[in-house]
Amino acid sequence: MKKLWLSFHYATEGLIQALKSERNLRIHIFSAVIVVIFGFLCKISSVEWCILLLTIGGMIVLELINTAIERTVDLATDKIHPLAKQAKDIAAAACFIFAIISVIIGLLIFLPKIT
Ligand SMILES: Nc1ncnc2c1ncn2[C@@H]1O[C@H](COP(=O)(O)OP(=O)(O)OP(=O)(O)O)[C@@H](O)[C@H]1O
Repeated sequence: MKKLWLSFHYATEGLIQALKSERNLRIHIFSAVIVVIFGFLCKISSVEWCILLLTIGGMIVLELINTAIERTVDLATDKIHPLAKQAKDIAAAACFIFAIISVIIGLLIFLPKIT
C-alpha cells in the first residue's frame, strides 16, 4: 500500500515539475479548461465528452512523454549530436501531429453547435 502511495507521490512530483518548466504543457492545460467549459456550455453528448476527454488526456500525456524524452536526451549528452536532435524532433513531431488532430476533433464537435 505504501509503495502504491509512493508511486502516486512520484507521479505528482513529475507533473508539478513538468508544469513548472514546460510552457507548452501549461498552454495545453489552459486550453483544456477552456474546451471543457465550452463542452458544458454547448451541452455536448456523452460520446462527445468521451472523445474530448480522450483527446485532452492524450495531448497532455504526449506532452509529458515529450518532456521526459527531452530530459533523457539532455542527460545522455550535452554535446550536439544528430541522434539527439532526431530524438527530440521526432518526439516533438508526435505532439504536433496529435495537436493538429485535436484541433480537427474540436472543430468537428463544436462547429456544428455554434453555426
Ligand atoms: N544535443 C543536441 N544535439 C543536437 N540538436 C539538439 C540537441 N539538443 C537539442 N537539439 C535541437 O535544438 C532544437 C531546440 O531544442 P530544445 O532542447 O531547446 O527543445 P525545444 O524544441 O525548444 O522544446 P521545449 O521548448 O519543449 O524545450 C531542436 O531542434 C532540438 O532537436
